[in-house]
Amino acid sequence: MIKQKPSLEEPSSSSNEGSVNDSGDEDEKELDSSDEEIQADIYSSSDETNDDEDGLMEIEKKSQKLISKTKRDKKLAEEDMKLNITSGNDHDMPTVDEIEQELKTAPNLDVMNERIHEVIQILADFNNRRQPNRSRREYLTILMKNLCSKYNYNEFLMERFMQLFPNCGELIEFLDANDQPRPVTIRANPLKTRRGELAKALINRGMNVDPAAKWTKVGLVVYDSQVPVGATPEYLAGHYIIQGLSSFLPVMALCPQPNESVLDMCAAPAGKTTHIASLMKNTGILFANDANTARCKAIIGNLHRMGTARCKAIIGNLHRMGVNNAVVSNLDGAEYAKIQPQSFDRILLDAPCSGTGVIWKDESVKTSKDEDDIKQRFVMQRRLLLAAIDATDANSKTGGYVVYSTCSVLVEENEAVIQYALEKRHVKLVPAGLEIGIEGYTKFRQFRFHPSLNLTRRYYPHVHNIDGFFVAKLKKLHNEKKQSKKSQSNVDEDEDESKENGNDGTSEEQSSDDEKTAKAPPKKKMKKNKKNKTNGNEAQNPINEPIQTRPKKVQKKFKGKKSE
Ligand SMILES: C[S@@+](CC[C@H](N)C(=O)[O-])C[C@H]1O[C@@H](n2cnc3c(N)ncnc32)[C@H](O)[C@@H]1O
Repeated sequence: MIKQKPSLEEPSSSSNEGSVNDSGDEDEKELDSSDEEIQADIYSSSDETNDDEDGLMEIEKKSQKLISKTKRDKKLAEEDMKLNITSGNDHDMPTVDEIEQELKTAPNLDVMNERIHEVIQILADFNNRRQPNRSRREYLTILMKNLCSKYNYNEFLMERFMQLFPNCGELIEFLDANDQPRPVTIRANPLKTRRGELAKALINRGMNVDPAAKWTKVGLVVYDSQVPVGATPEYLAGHYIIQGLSSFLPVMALCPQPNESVLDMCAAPAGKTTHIASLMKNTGILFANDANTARCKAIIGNLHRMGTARCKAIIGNLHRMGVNNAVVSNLDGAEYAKIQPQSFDRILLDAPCSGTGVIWKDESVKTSKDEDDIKQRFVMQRRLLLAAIDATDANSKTGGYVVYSTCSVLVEENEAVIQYALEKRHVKLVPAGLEIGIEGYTKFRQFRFHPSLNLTRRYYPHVHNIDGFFVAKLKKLHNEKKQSKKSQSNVDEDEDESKENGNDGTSEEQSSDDEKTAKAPPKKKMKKNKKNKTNGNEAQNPINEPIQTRPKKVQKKFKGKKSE
């Protein structure tokens, strides 16, 4: 028999069951009889230690009742949820055309959000939740169009991101992160100070700073500041440079040594050059090159300030940072393969790219990219990477390394460029020596790269709270170039490569911040190449470029073969 609890202990008001509200007993009336039973029983004043005929103690029985009630509630909630979903599905989702019209005329954020949410739910349980006769592709198109409208992207880039992040939850996190600024970070310049001393000096000036991450000894994060971070006496004296944490990574991977000969092929405005100079302890010789004249000036500024010298920008920075082991040049980086072949211990190629990893800095990236633009980038990147390899000395006693980095998250500017170099030159990938990062792709959609591509590293704003970045470290194995079939038949290999590259000889390359660079070699006519034929999936996957569809011969060679 169930006894009513005396009113000693009222049920908590936050509880859904039997709470007595201010206006009377309405809630209690809503309890069904079994709830009332449990309610009464839970608060029963009977002796909790009494055993009954089932051999169960009173408290055990109450606990069993509670468990079965929880189960019942859960079941009811699930049924409710199903009802909601079904009712959500009951109304017809507009067609792609209707959505296009709607987004053109009166885009409404609430409607967009609701639709995005609904489509994601449907895609997650497609067989059960889709409307009959509607394909996954149709839902994906609806999702893509709504995401473009909500986040202000063009369809080209949104599709690429949807391919990169097939998990919708992650896609949204990535898109949200692209709209958020990254933390302000600075790099202490060991040529002029130590991080601890710098931190003290900056704290005294009213900056709130902390070590930036476990994996760097020179980075500080600036939480807030009463003074402009780029105008303190310490800044002007070159004790630090304002630099995103992602920019530390390629230089850490390069790991330049004192007394080496190092080339920073695309240096402006020399953020990374000044870091390299500090690791070389201002010894050896550091070439800081950039094809863009104005940016070269920035390098010089940074080099001087940090104790190193993008021509004017490069020179400015080199001065400020106290760099005095540097030579600044203003060339198409590929020229180095001709003027200084096989001569550097290490080369950093921080390549001009689409900037799809740093959208928070430049929103125009959201709408300015298309197939052609990306193709121009990777043609340039491949050309520069081969040149960097050719300018590196495989016989260097201390090095023989090339580090390739971009602030792009697109596969064709990253893994595909490395794959191309693996096929064209005697190089192998080596670990980048970086503590953080996600392995590069060895497979992406229908594409297959060399297994060692897992040694490359990817960085994402929503995962690492740093700019989207890619880093790969190559070791040169021989100074001789690989013999291609054509070169064996006496065709000049450089010419051969530029054709295979789809090298349209872009005479002016735009860097991600849209500054013009110096002229690249004259345009060569692109030969129609049978290998370049696509397989009909191209429309779906714009990265279906010739370089990624490895010739069968190469695929065979890589099969079961350990990286050299
Ligand atoms: C990603 S930015 C380099 C950033 C620089 N490493 C830093 O950390 O400060 C790429 C640079 O490549 C330069 N560039 C573009 N095409 C080039 C080429 N053919 N040769 C050399 N530099 C080039 C651009 O002017 C731009 O400054």
